[in-house]
Amino acid sequence: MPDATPTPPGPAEIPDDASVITSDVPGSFAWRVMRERNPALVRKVRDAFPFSPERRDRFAALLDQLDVGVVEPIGADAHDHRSWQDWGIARHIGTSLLHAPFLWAESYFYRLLLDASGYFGPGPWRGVDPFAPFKRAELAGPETAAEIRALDTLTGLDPRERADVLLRSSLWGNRADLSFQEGAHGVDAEKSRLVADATERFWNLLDEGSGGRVCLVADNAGRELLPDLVLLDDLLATGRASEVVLHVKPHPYYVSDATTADVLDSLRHLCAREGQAYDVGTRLWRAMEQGRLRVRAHAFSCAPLPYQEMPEDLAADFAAASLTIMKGDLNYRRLVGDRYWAPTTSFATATGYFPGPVAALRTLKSDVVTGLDRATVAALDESGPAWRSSGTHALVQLRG
Ligand SMILES: O=P(O)(O)OC[C@@]1(O)O[C@H](CO)[C@@H](O)[C@@H]1O
Repeated sequence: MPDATPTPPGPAEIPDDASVITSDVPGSFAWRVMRERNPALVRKVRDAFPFSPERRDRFAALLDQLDVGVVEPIGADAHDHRSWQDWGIARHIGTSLLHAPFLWAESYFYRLLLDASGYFGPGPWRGVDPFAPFKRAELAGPETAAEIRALDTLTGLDPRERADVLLRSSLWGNRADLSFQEGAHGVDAEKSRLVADATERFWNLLDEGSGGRVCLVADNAGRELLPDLVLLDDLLATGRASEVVLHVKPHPYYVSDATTADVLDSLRHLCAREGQAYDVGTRLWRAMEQGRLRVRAHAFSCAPLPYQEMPEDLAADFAAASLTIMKGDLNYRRLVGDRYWAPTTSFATATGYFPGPVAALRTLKSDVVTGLDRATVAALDESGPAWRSSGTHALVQLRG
């Protein structure tokens, strides 16, 4: 049999006209997610629970739908029927999922997966996080334990050094295989993998705006959320923020995205340890009781749209912050727009609509990137297309 595996597009084939990314180019990153990663995820979730025959039929139907790849309506009696109307489902019904914007199609997929698992239904599976087994395994894993122990090694660092380590831990936590353990030395060691680095301006902005509100729009639970929480604790403890707002997802999403339940699991996890982890956990627990750490789970956090289309109440929340920190790849795609930007497109221009200072802390896991200089792009392209989506590179960007 001939090898039917399509070749991913190389840099020269990636369009440069900032067109919206769709999943209909065989071999592209988006195509592989929709055609390979998502069906595999359906099977993984199906096999992670003793679902009943009826539920298993729902997963089989979902696999068929993904194979045919057509957008179907969301029932008029569904709790989120209205939301999906507002989020433009009418435009896509009856058309191929692969032709819809990748961002839109992926969100729609997660909504279908949750529905198949019974998460939204009236039955016994209602509210059962279908990704919980994977999240729990990560939180209880040896890497997480090592990360947490490594917190105790930071006590000797001077405050700015410590702050840099915490920022990097939160950044690389997005890749979930590097974190506090990098220590002060790791900060230099990974500089070469940073394709843009606004760390200096990040701290300057927070130092100038001392005492304000900082929003952190979380990405993954577990090994990303833990360093995010430690960073928020440090912002409160150093007075760089008087109040922090942690935006999480209102329901399970993109497998490991953090929900309120995950925040509570992480806090309990920290409070059950010793040393620095216990101190951080108990301080944050108190901060939540005092309203200095607030958790928000806005419906738009699971919307299939870029932040440019966010509702007014969410925009008002970000507008009131001295800084909003966007974590991770998906938030980056939503922040700048899920388009084939020329990588040299200005980050400030792409985020010009955002209602306040905004920073992106993200490892590169998709085709979207802005704000790079020409020399950096040339050097990266030399190495092949993988730098855009393999998670080996990261960025810290800021529009102040
Ligand atoms: O937001 P995260 O966790 O950093 O990344 C989410 C992600 O894995 O999901 C998408 C593919 O499904 C990609 O955009 C991205 O790589």
